[in-house]
This record gives sequence, C-alpha cells and structure tokens, in this order.
Amino acid sequence: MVKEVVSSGRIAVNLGGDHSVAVGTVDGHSRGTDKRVSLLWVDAHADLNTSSSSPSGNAHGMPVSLLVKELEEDWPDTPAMEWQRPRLLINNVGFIGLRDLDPYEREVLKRFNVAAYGMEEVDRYGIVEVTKMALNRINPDGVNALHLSFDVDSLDIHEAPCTGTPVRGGLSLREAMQVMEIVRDTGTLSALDVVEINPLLGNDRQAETTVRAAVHVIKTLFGRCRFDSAPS
Ligand SMILES: NC(=[NH2+])NCCC[C@H](N)C(=O)O
Ligand SMILES: [Mn+2]
Repeated sequence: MVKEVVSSGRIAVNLGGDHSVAVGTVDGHSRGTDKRVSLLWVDAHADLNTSSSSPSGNAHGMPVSLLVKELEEDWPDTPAMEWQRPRLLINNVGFIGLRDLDPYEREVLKRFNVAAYGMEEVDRYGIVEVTKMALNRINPDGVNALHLSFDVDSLDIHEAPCTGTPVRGGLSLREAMQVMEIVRDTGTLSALDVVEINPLLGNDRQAETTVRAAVHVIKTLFGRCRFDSAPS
C-alpha cells in the first residue's frame, strides 16, 4: 500500500498500531521511490534492539534495527522476515525526543555516530535547532525522500497519556508542532507514521487528549498554521 501511494506521488499517512508497523511502512516507502529515504524517528525510545539485545522481547522496540543495513549482521536468523531486507543507511536516520535507551541501543548510536537528539539536547539547544541539526545530518542536500515516524510517546505523558510505554519528561505538544512546521517547510515529506496510540490505556478523557494531540501534529504537518486557524 505505502509503496503504491508513494510511487503515485502522494504522501502516505499510516496510523498505528504499535511501532513495529514502521518496518512495513518504511520498507514500502523505500520501494516506492527512486530516491534514497531519510528517516526521522520522533520517539522516547530508539527502537534499535534486535531480538537478542531486547530486554523485553517486544517487537515495537526493534523496527529501526531491521531497517538499516549496518545492523544486518547483528540480527540472528529471522525466519518470518524473509520479505524484508534492510534498505536504509543508518546515517540517514535521525532521532528526536530520546530518553529511554537500552545498552545495545546506546552502543549502536555511538558506534555509527547517529544523529540522535535526546531531551537533554532539546533542553540545551531548543527544539528548532535540534530539528534543523537532525534534518541537516540525515538529508544534507535535501534531495532524499523523508519518512517521519512519530511515536506519541515522544510527547510528555500529560499530552499523550494513552500509550503503552510512556516515559515522563517528554516533548510538549508545542515542541512537536514546531518539529512538524520545520519538516513541512522542507517540502521533503513523503510518508508519515503516527503510532502507539492505545485508547484502552486510560479513561475517555485521556484517550481524547491523546487522539487530539495526534490530530494537532498531523494537521500542522499538512499546513495548519497556528496563527490563522482556530484550534481543534
Ligand atoms: N515503540 C516503542 N514504544 N518502543 C518501546 C521500546 C522499549 C524498550 N526499549 C524495549 O525494547 O522493549
Ligand atoms: Mn517507538
């Protein structure tokens, strides 16, 4: 599906589901375009575990490591995954919002000098600077197709309470909207995932808060301006 949408020149929007859906969406994206794909992963977690490094065994903590060529050797045999081969370069992958990493993930980020920006960098440099630095590093000439994979757990738990692995101290909705404004203005966006919304993990009000936050993020990415439109 993503392959067809992207190859017809449209932007693919994928609503998850847990973050392991991104293995399929990013794979389809890269097969639907002649361009190289840069991946911006906005998340509290790096989702870089392999099945052997993962402390939890949860697949939603592993998609990025399945997608990058550099980690192919780190994976034990994956019998169910023959359909997918890694197609991305790890230096075309950037992270924003990190604040909960496992030891293997930390080691990989260091080993390849990945464009990884945690909440400390967001606090130190500000979200605008961090977003620009990340985009410059993963898509320096602006010629690659951008895949934005947005995990709602990148947001602070007050903004997005209904998610499976929340981590306190995350992005404000305003910071996330600034990321979207900057990405939008690059004109490079080719596919979007919005994932890890689980309305069952909370009361109605919390579900509504979470869904509305996601809607704000999506609308901003597709052109809604904060100055001249009423909030929704
Ligand atoms: N997409 C997510 N919410 N990922 C959470 C991953 C948490 C932890 N790093 C793990 O591997 O289990
Ligand atoms: Mn994630």
